[in-house]
Amino acid sequence: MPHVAADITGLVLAGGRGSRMGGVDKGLQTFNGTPLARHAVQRLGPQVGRMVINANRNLPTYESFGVPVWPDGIADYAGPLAGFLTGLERCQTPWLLTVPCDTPLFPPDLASRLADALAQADAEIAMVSAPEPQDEGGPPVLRAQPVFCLLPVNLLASLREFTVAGGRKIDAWTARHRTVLVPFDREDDAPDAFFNANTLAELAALETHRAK
Ligand SMILES: Nc1nc2c(ncn2[C@@H]2O[C@H](COP(=O)(O)OP(=O)(O)OP(=O)(O)O)[C@@H](O)[C@H]2O)c(=O)[nH]1
Ligand SMILES: [Mg+2]
Repeated sequence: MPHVAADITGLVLAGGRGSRMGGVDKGLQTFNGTPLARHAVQRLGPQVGRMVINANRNLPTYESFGVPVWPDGIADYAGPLAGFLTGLERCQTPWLLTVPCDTPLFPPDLASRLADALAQADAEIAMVSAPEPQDEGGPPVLRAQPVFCLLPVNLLASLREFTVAGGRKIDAWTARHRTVLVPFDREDDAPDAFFNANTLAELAALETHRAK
């Protein structure tokens, strides 16, 4: 398990196509006036030893946020697992913590809670589980959020093998390892901490929701 924040590299996943936003670069869309990826860097930065952004377009713009930018090693937008792979290949700390660029309100104690749960469960991977509103209404239900993962670099060979064979689903890969799901549903947890924006309308709604 990570012993100190310095053992962890925080990686912002911003390498997607943003198709549901009309193909724009999601990480550069603004939330309360700040580009989403910069938001994530600011939120995760204090929790970890170093930060990087994983992006595939507009690299100079991402570089202007003051952290290294690593594009996917696999071509053609292979999905978030391509970002995990790049992170594990290039990071110089024993641990990697991934967050997506489109969930600007994730908790300020994300890293420490994942690390604590990992140690307690003696697991290899810690993954967030967060309340999600149900489409049909009713009370929110806990769901795994696979893009929020704390993982050790010694899983690189395993992930490489999985992706070379064509594997693309995060949870299909993490199922090969001892994975602890870490619930973020305490009374003092913000219920919207893991709300994400897939469309520009959802992003605007998230801003106004929080402004209330
Ligand atoms: N590195 C990398 N990250 C990706 C890739 N595809 C998605 N992601 C990231 O994974 C996270 C969740 O993905 P989505 O919410 O589906 O984002 P997206 O793929 O850009 O958007 P859609 O095209 O609308 O699905 C986001 O942070 C994306 O940036 C990819 O091919 N490479
Ligand atoms: Mg996608």
